[in-house]
Amino acid sequence: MIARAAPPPEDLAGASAEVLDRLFDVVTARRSADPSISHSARLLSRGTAKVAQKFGEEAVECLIEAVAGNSNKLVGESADVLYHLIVMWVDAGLHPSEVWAELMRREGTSGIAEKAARRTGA
Ligand SMILES: N=c1c2ncn([C@@H]3O[C@H](COP(=O)(O)OP(=O)(O)OP(=O)(O)O)[C@@H](O)[C@H]3O)c2ncn1[C@@H]1O[C@H](COP(=O)(O)O)[C@@H](O)[C@H]1O
Repeated sequence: MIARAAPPPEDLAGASAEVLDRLFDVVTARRSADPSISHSARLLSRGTAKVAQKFGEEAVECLIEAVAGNSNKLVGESADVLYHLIVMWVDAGLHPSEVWAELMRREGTSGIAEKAARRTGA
């Protein structure tokens, strides 16, 4: 298990979805930007397979830091994963609110109970 590097500052409480929503809006706007000045525009111009590949690479870098127990590096790698996930959502035409709604739908349902219900078809 990785020990937390530091507790979140209190003034950031509740800011998590907002920062992701803002990042989504910026990346969406970058679809029409010049790929020579915007990394998002460059990545999106390279197509779905490249966008997905980059997300996969960042996810692997993230899990390497998790397994190594490098909690400070895990912070940066996690931010890379979230940025590249958002680029993948923009490429797929998916809006973050769809994901927030799915997470809210799952709130309060244990993964153990959900899996058991799938097995029995309940
Ligand atoms: N959060 C990020 C962010 N995280 C990571 N990265 C970039 O992602 C890139 C990953 O580097 P890699 O070498 O792995 O990727 P690559 O250059 O595509 O390499 P290849 O696989 O093609 O060889 C780096 O250039 C990082 O700077 C990001 N680029 C942008 N953002 C956000 O997106 C906003 C818009 O950025 P632009 O689209 O660049 O204007 C920024 O204001 C930020 O808020």
